[in-house]
Amino acid sequence: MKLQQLGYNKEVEHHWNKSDHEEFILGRVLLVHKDRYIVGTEKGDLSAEITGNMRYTATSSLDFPAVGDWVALIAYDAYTSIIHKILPRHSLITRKAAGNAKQSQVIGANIDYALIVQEVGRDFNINRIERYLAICNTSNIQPIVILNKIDLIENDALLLLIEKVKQRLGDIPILTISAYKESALVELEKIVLKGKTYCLLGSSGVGKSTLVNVLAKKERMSTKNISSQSKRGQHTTTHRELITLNAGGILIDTPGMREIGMDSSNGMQKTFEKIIHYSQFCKFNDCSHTVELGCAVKEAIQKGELHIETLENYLRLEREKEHFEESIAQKRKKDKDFGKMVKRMKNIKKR
Ligand SMILES: Nc1nc2c(ncn2[C@@H]2O[C@H](COP(=O)(O)OP(=O)(O)OP(=O)(O)O)[C@@H](O)[C@H]2O)c(=O)[nH]1
Ligand SMILES: [Zn+2]
Repeated sequence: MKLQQLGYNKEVEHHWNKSDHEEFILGRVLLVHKDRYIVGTEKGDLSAEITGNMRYTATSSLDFPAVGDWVALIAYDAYTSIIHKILPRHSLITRKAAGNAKQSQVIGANIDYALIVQEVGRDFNINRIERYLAICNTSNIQPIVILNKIDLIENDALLLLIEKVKQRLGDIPILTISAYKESALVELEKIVLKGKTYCLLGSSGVGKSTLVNVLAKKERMSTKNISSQSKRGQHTTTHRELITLNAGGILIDTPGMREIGMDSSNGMQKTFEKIIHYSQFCKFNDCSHTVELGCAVKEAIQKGELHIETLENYLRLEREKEHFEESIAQKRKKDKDFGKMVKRMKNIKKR
């Protein structure tokens, strides 16, 4: 396989040339399975592990390779390769590990575009799109909204929905589609650029798997089962989580991607920048924009400069964040494992 098919580009080339790589070869992580990595290289797909040094110096999950990472490795044979280095990432999508606010779980690396999938049927929900936009903003990923299942509604109703999305979220690219229609692949391929890496975000049932199958056609089924050939004699069926598409793009589809939610506040700031802007002019510094007098945010809503739904969604996400942080605090209290605690504190200090 040519590295270009895996998304090799000028930026990766730059990082690669800068690194001292005499004995190494370059590859992209296709799948992570516990401490084994399947890495796509010009020599084919290799089963790899990381160096002991990498394992012992790691202070968080960010220090381990993730699906989509470019890595420098030494290939001894198809089943014995060692990853020595992770090349700098240009984007990273993470979520909080349950029960530990400081620990992030890496979901995917070097993703260019997120396809935010929503269905136009009963489950249509602009707040959710806004939430995924926040994730894109935090992660340095470009958003594209896909409104799926347009076979379920009339054209007039669809136009209305599109208008609503644009009013709320501004000028973001929107593709309307029905995964059931013959034309779905052609429509999707219009937004898939050669060499660019994509992921799908969206809640359960919006049609992500159906769209992946349309995009990947049979490719996904025909990937050979690498782990069954490995020396360890595993027979679990694995499939790649990084798939190359006929259209020339690359799709990252990991189970973790499907469980993603709110992660960080930076993304919220960009998405809700209007609210942040107006709140500077609130009478009280700690204004909650709900009941206070002299609230500039509420004024802006009255003047029609801000949507009430945006404020409601903002407040809801803030509450969720608070709740999340609270439950973490409770867990900490209960945490009697002193050793673990000390280690965690050390990790935090190092940053
Ligand atoms: N009417 C209609 N149904 C669709 C369309 N695309 C997908 N579906 C159906 O919607 C249901 C959910 O689709 P999935 O692809 O499993 O949804 P998903 O987002 O992958 O869901 P999770 O796997 O739970 O994350 C299935 O019954 C699909 O057949 C569409 O364009 N139109
Ligand atoms: Zn206010």
